[in-house]
Amino acid sequence: MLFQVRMDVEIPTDLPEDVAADIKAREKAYSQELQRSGKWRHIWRVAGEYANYSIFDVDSNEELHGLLTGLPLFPYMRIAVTPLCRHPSSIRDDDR
Ligand SMILES: O=C(O)CC1=CCC(=O)O1
Repeated sequence: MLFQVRMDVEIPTDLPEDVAADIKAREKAYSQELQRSGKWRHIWRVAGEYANYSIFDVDSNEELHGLLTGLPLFPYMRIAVTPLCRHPSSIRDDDR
């Protein structure tokens, strides 16, 4: 199951810099591990914003929920999820 996910990051300005740096480092490692696993297919920066558009390929809504709530930055994000399905004109075999 494919989902487009938009993540808007809002780290409070009073969060100590070293704490924020640690969360961002853990976020990067978590994200890259999921990208290597194929669960997190794409991640794109939204130009000019502290936000990204991502594509997840998971087995269920519950799995997506678990992955998103496990993000180290989850407490500091607004997340919007859009379910996707194959477009009849797609020429890509892995769009499912
Ligand atoms: O910087 C972001 O958009 C938040 C984020 C998600 C995964 C990651 O490494 O950073």
